[in-house]
Amino acid sequence: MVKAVVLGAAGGIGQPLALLLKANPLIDELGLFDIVNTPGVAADLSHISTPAKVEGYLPPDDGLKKALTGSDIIVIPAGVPRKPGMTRDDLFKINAGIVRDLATGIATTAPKAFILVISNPVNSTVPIVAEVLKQHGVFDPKRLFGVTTLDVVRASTFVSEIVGDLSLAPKVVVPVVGGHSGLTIVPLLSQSSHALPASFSKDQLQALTTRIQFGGDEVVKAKDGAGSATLSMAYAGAEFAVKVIRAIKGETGIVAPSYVHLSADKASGDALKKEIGTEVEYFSAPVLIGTEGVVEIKPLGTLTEFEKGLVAAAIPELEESISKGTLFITASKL
Ligand SMILES: NC(=O)C1=CN([C@@H]2O[C@H](COP(=O)(O)OP(=O)(O)OC[C@H]3O[C@@H](n4cnc5c(N)ncnc54)[C@H](O)[C@@H]3O)[C@@H](O)[C@H]2O)C=CC1
Ligand SMILES: O=C([O-])CC(=O)C(=O)O
Repeated sequence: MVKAVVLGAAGGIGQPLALLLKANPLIDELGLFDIVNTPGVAADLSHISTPAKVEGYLPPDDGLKKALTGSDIIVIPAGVPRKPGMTRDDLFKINAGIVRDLATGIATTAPKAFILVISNPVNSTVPIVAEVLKQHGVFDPKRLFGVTTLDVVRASTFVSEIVGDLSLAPKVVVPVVGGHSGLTIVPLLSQSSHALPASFSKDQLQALTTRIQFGGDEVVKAKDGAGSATLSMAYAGAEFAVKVIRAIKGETGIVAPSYVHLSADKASGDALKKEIGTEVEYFSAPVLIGTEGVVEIKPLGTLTEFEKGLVAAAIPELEESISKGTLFITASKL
């Protein structure tokens, strides 16, 4: 039995994500929580002829607690999205409190569940969840994941466009490491499973790197005030969630990119810190996932000088965002 729960399920990401999860036969129960509209979304999805039993919950009558009870995997796309001119960090003011409150519900009702955080700024919201769980004495770094899959999905798509064959997109694998915001998004294009054309110049490499780093801005601009990526994010979020579910169910060898606490596996986390040359607490990298969560954080491997520069440039912003998220919880306790 697998119960999946979406917090923020009536939103731009939440609805198509719930659809993709409902369509997946690995899920037996799907709980949908939001501050609005979940009864309608749940009624609609419940007519789809797949096994998952769908239930919608709202805040009154302990809705969050009821949604979370018995959950194995919780995906969080709750919170406000960007408008043109905003950075992801500009969302902190509103989203930090939303994520804190949802994490408190998880800590008290479903402390063993796998938690997948989509709400931005991911570089800070994941530390917020971790600190709330720590305060309740239930933090297990193996079970907390920041969802960075969209960066990897974009990299696959953009590389296959350049290779000139979009039909390759599902097969192209490009590691994207670091965090999930601007310069903290570090594509390792030298490790792309499908090589870029030999004629690909340094300028083109810089342009492609920038496009992956700022892919979110492309969508924010095109949506012109109506929000940020929702459909591609739902696709990416479902892809990651389904990998986690397959791992929970005992499938071995599942590797997926994620932003994790580097204590999730001490040996490989320490090795990664050594590789990047800092004591940063969280970092996104391909992660081997098993029935109990993170098994191993994969090393970055051989980097080009250009990529080493990208990693070095990512660290200060990453550290600042991590400490902002951490302090949001620890300082309010004082
Ligand atoms: N990790 C990633 O790669 C990506 C993250 N995002 C982020 O995902 C978040 C959601 O984006 P959208 O779905 O486009 O926004 P949206 O505004 O369409 O939906 C957000 C939903 O959250 C709900 N919500 C607000 N407060 C809540 C609470 N306390 N409890 C439960 N639900 C609550 C709202 O009612 C709304 O239905 C944003 O922070 C956005 O920046 C977006 C794209 C990619
Ligand atoms: O750009 C945004 O604000 C939403 C997001 O995280 C993305 O699309 O990668």
